[in-house]
Amino acid sequence: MTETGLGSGVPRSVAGPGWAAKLALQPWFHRFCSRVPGLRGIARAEGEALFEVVSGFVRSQCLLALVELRVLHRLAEAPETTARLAALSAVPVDRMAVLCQAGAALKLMRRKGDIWRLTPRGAAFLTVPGLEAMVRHHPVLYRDLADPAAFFRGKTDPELAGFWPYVFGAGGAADPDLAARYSDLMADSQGLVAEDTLRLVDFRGITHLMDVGGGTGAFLAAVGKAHPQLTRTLFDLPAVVAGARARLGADVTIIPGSFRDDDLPLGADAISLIRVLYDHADATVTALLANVRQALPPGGRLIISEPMSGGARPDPATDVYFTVYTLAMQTGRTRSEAEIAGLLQKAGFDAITPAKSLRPFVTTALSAMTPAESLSKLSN
Ligand SMILES: C[S@@+](CC[C@H](N)C(=O)[O-])C[C@H]1O[C@@H](n2cnc3c(N)ncnc32)[C@H](O)[C@@H]1O
Repeated sequence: MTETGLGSGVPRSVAGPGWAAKLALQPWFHRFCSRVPGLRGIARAEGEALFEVVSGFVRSQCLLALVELRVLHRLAEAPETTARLAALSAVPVDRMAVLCQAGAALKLMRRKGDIWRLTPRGAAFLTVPGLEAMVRHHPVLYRDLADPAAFFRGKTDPELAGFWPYVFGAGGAADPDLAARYSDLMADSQGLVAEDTLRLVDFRGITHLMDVGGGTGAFLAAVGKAHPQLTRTLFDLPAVVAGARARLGADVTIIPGSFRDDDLPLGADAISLIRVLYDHADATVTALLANVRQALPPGGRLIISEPMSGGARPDPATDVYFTVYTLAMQTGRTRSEAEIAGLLQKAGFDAITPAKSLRPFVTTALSAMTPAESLSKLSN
């Protein structure tokens, strides 16, 4: 229930915070919790979780410094002292000591005596494809978030949109260098997405898959390994598919085009949209889904895989990182399963399977079908 707040003209909530939040707004309550066994543990864990939120940006920037100064890379080759790491990175020793200590607190490296070594987490960071590229790319996003209130008011001009020029229309993405820059970033991180998508989606019954917005073909290459019998087609913008042939064998058909401006080619009995919808506004997605529906035969399959919002159960990875990232792209939106299912229903898809995820921060997959009966009736 709301009423109009005096002066501001903005509706104000009448109910106020819930009882637990009301209690937590009282300083005496925190003093009380810190004295009562049982409550003390909960209070401490809550405090730690809260401080993680407070310090997230600094943690992330320490990681970026460790990457840019190649500290983790050097430790992957050999254990080092602070003094050597400092000399190799042209950083004063006392400052390198602070950075290494932060790296140890983040469990990326550890110290024994005077010597620093890489931990399994630090090694995983260097090994997981796409993670380092993602971190190196963060300065663009962080510049866009430098004034977060203005950003959320929509009063900034985010630089990130320029990194993904197709958000301004297919014509915006004609520059092959720009296309190669974003395609490399996507291809690097495609390994995990493909791995999870292939585990989550049932490919039985599919004979010909067309990957729309498939970049330089990293997903189709993974599909080819898992399901060598499938016929595969790649559809993406001309400036992007130019880089695909090197990755894909001659058995994959590559079709340049724009799903905004062209009808999608016919012939596939399944279409995949991997990390495509979240780049675009609802109107573009609605038109794309209509285009996909037209291109598929009755009973054809649509596979959607991308990071999705937790919806009614907000997810710390997708509802902070990806929703803000796609917002900075200007046209993007990280949708929940329910929102995507709603758009699919409106576009006339059936058999929408509940979304499944192994790692929501990697991807969540959803599939749907074109109605077998009604379309065959229409075509009779
Ligand atoms: C975020 S990338 C995802 C690439 C790939 N599916 C992946 O997951 O690695 C989005 C892709 O959609 C493509 N795309 C954007 N607008 C398009 C359009 N109008 N027609 C065809 N492809 C488009 C981009 O070129 C890009 O390759």
